[in-house]
Amino acid sequence: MSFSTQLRKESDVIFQGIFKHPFVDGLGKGELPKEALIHYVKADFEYLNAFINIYGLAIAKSDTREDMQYFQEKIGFILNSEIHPHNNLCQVAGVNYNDLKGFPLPPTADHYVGHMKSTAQQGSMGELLAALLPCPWTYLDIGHYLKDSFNPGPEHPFYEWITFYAKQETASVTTELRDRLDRWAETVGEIEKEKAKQAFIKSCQLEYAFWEMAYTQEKWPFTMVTEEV
Ligand SMILES: Cc1ncc(CN)c(N)n1
Repeated sequence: MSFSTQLRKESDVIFQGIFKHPFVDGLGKGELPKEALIHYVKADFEYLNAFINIYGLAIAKSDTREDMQYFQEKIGFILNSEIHPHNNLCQVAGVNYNDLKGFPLPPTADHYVGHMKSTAQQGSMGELLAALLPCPWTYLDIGHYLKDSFNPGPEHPFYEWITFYAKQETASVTTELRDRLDRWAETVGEIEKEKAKQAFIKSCQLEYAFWEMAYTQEKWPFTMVTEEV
């Protein structure tokens, strides 16, 4: 069994929890509070900006042109393609996408970004790949799960979101990251693999927590207002 297959198997309980989370279930049923959608998009826009920064750190860590090109292309996927699912949620919420950009990350999203950034800075390439992998992989599986469970047609409010993540493009991002991680795993020992496994599991946990953050509209304990000078 490949290393990534083993990771997916061991974290299946988290994947199943994500499929059943009320936000994800609401995407399938086509029913979600407008406020939760807005909270999600505000946080996710900044999360994806941070993800681009982390791909930049991955390029800095890369030894080969092939790796550099791979990470560069994945930045393009976020910049040019992942705006479509956000636009879908904004349309349903009846808000302008531009009005949801530039907000501070809520605590859970901040924690998730911090985990990926510190792994990128201090960990091995394998740990970094493992920390990044749950991002495309959980969404790919959510896309398939919602497509199979709810069979949405074009009239479904979240049709664009669901079909985007169930598409080949998301599958390729996942498969390519998995292949890289599996090739790395063949060259290292058990201690290195264990560290990568822990990085992967923490990101899976934080994927679940991100949905919870959006659904409960998690905020920092105090709202700080900057005074005009
Ligand atoms: C938090 C999160 N995780 C994953 C994805 C899908 N790339 C996303 N947009 N946001």
